[in-house]
Order: sequence, then C-alpha cells, then structure tokens
Amino acid sequence: MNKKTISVVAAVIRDGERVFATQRGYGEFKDGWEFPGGKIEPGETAEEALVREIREELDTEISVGKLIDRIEYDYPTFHLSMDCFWCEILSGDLVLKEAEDAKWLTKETLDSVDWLPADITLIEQIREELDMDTKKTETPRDIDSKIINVVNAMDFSDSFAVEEISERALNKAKKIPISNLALLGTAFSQMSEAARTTVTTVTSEIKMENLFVGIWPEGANGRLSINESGATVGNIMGEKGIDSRMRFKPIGEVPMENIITSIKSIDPTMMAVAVALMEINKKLDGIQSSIDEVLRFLETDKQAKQRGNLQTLAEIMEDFKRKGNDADFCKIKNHTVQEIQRDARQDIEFYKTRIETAVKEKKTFHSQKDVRKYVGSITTSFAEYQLACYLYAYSTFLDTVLRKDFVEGSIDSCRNKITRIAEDYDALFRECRAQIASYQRSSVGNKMVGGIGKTADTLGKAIRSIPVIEKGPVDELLLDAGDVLRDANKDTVKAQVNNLEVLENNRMGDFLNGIGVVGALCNRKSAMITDGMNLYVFDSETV
Ligand SMILES: Nc1nc2c([nH]c(=O)n2[C@H]2C[C@H](O)[C@@H](COP(=O)(O)OP(=O)(O)OP(=O)(O)O)O2)c(=O)[nH]1
Repeated sequence: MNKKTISVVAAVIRDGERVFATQRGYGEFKDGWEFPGGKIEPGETAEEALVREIREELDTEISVGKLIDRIEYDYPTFHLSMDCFWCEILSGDLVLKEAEDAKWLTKETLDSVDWLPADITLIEQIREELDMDTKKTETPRDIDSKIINVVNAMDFSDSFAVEEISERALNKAKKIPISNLALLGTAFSQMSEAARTTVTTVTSEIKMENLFVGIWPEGANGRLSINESGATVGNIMGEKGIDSRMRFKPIGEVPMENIITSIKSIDPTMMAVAVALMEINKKLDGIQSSIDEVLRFLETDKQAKQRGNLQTLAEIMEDFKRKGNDADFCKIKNHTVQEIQRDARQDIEFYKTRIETAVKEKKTFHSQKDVRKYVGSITTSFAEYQLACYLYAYSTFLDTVLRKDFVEGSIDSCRNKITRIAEDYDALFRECRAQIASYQRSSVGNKMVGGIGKTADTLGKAIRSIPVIEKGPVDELLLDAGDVLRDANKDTVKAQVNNLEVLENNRMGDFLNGIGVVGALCNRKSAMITDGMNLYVFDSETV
C-alpha cells in the first residue's frame, strides 16, 4: 500500500555561524530535535507556510532565503517530503510556544542533539555550508572568491571597471589593516570607516556576481556629496544641487534602478599617502637614535641648526596627519619645507666637494695618530654631508606629499634626484674608506711596529691586542709608534673607524621608498583594493 506523503517545511534560522534547533514537546517524535516548521496547508506556498509556522510556534517574523534541500524520507507510517530553507529573523524573540527546548548550534555542536531521523542528511549539508562560510570570513577578502576594487571605484573618473582579483594575487599583496589608517591622524580617520561602508554597501546592496562596474553617469558634474554625518548618499552634487547619482552595476543584466548605493567617499590619493606615511613612520622611529649619533659629530652651532631643521620637518609631518586635507596648511608649510630642501641641497654640494678634495690629496702619514686625525676630520665632514642628504630626502618627501603632486613625471624626477644624491654619497664613502685603509697600512709608524705586533690592516676589523712597549729613549717616530700601540690597546683607532662606519648607510632609502609608494599607488590602477577590513597593496616592487 502506498504510504501517505506529507509535505513539510522547515526553517533553518541562522544567525552568523549558528543555527536554531528546537526539541519536540509532544507526539510520536517527542524529545527529538528538529528545525521549526510544519505541514504546508492547502493553497499555501512553502514560504508562506514557513512564515506562518514560525509566527505560530515561536512568535517571530522571519525572512525566507535559499532552499537548502528537499528531504525525502520514509518513516514507517508515512513518507516525508520536507523543504528546508535558510531563514533569518526579522523581528521577535523566538518564544517557545510549542517546543520543549531550543538551542543555537554551531558547526561544532551540531551533533550534540538527537535529531529526528529525516534530518541527518540535512545536518551534513548545513555543516558543510557553515564550514564554507567560516572559511570565507577567515579570508574576508573573498566574496565568491572575487573582490571588488573599491578604491579604484571611487576614482571619480568617467567609468571604471571593478576588477576581480584571484586569491593568489591577493595573498601576495601587502595587507594593511584599515583600522591602522584611522590611527594615523584625523586627516585619515574617516578613511577606515569609508572603506568599510563602501564595501558593505557595494557587496550587500548589489547582489554581486563576480564582476562590477561602478558608473559615474555621463555628463555628471560635481563631487559625491557628503552629508552632515560625513556619509555620502551617492548623490553627485553640482553647483545647483544634485546633479546625478553614483551607480554600481554588475557587468551583465541588473537594471540600473537597483544599484543605487549609499557610500562614503574615499580619496584614493589620501589613501596612497596614508600607506606611504605608515611605511615611513615605522622606519623613522628606528633611525632616530642613529641620527642622534650622527648629530653628535657636528660642531655645536651646526648641531643646533640641523636639529632645528629635523625637528621642523618632523612636526610638519605630524601636523600633516591631522591637517593633510587642509589646502592652506599644506601651502604654508610647504614654504618652510622648500627652504630646508634648498639649504640641504647647497650643503650637499659643499660637503661633497670638501670631502672629494681631501680624498684627492695624496698624503703621507708618519703615524697612526696622523691617520686617526685624518679619519676624525673626514668623519665629521661625512656626518655633515649625510645629515644634509637626510634633510634633503626628508624635505623632498614632504614637499611631494604637501603638494600632492603625484603625477608620474614629477614622482620620477623627484626619485631620480634623491637616487643620484644617494649614489654620490655611497661612492664617495667607499672611496674614502678604501683610502683610509691604505693610509693606515702604509703609515710609517705602522711599518715600524710591524715586527712587534700587528695592527689591523683593514678598517672595520677589530684591532688585536698588542703588548705595550717599554718606555725609553726613542726618536720621534718610535714615540709615535708607542702611541699607536697604546692607542691600539685602548681601541681608539677602532673606535675612530667605527665612527665612520656609522655613516655608511646614507639613510635616504626610506624616503625614496615612501615617494615610490605614493607614486605607484596613485599612478597604477588597481594598486589598492579593500575588503572593508584590510587594504591590499599590490605594488611589490616598491612597497
Ligand atoms: N518541522 C519539522 N518536522 C520534521 C523535521 N524532521 C522531521 O522528520 N519532521 C517531521 C515530524 C513531523 O512528522 C512532520 C512535521 O509535522 P508537524 O507535526 O510538525 O506538523 P504541524 O505542526 O504543521 O502540525 P501538527 O501535526 O503539529 O498539528 O515532519 C524537522 O526538522 N522539522
């Protein structure tokens, strides 16, 4: 005999990573666990039945989403055909009007209750789906393994493609938590919220299928409007009010009316600057102490001046983080920055020439003491030279940022200038070091003591300890030799050499890199992408 088939609907009510299960309080299956729902009544659709059942059983309103599966199951006395849907609570508190008990279950606790026999296969499907979604949230960048290039989308150009990026490419990108942008300063603080809003809006309001285009309607004039709370409403404000509306459209079919969004505007340029500042910030902290070390080589008055300049630049950089979007601030501060830059440029020429002249002169040294004196004076010149280079790089970086002149040509010429100066510095340093090493080896004093002990024959190496010779009637050269030995014992030559070594790194690299970062991010489309949590930066060469 054919068994009677009963048609049932069940709601898998979901809240994030949990689903809601109830325990039967009556009848044949009493105490078994199930998903709330019940029989479909004549004339009802599955969805209607589900909404009614949940209202009756749980005093709660739900929205009915995707069908998970239709379960067909043969009970001894009837055949069950059960449609199971993903559902979400719209309102209500899930009051247990019929059920004996209820629980929120996660994928880990799904097996902790005794399910009705028909539900076993369903549970596996639910677990798989929760599992998949958790993986997705673990890599929030991945929306259907695609992501939208939101920052590009805010580029305010005529029309722009929102690209799909593979997870592999994304893993190679540099990942910067967007919350860090907010910490930079008030000029950047809105950015993290804006990025998040944009992503949420774009991903939730538009039913996204892989690929999107954001559209700046043709002929629209103005900027995305920002209301009092700072949120844009997608209006493009012209001189006489709303000129048009910003649109995002999935490539394909969706009608334009459905894709109007509510977003905050992101200024991609400021976003690029923020990335560069964050990069530089980390490094500046690190080199502060070595700069102090360099400063101490300088005469007092020069120290004061350079310290002052460094301080000024540091303050402008700090202020920029708060007022970077204030055009007047940028203009005024840039005068100061450019003055420092000009001075630094002149200093660079002056010190470089001075060192070059000293290096060109062929000297004969009678003793290590002479060499030491020479190393001392050359070290001071190098310290001055290096600070001038550092100030030049620092001011050039700030100049670029304050002017916000990030077109490719300007960035390139600026990088070239810094690179040339850095290369000159490095070359002169190497030449000078080699020369000092040769002087030290060939000094007369050094030859005289050669038989007694050995001094280091190259700079930078530790000087071996040498027994102090007896004092006695000696000529001048021998006295010098004695000095050398005593000095060597005290490691003063070594200390001298170490002083010079401190100056080996020209310290311009971080600024060069910072300018490169801004340039690359501003000039390369799709160099930045956000998933609302992180900013992904794609220029592996410069970042
Ligand atoms: N709601 C629900 N029913 C299930 C599940 N698994 C399962 O085997 N069933 C069976 C048990 C019942 O025989 C049938 C549902 O009928 P029901 O008894 O809840 O129907 P109902 O509330 O509309 O009507 P009533 O019989 O209580 O008056 O489906 C499940 O996960 N949820």
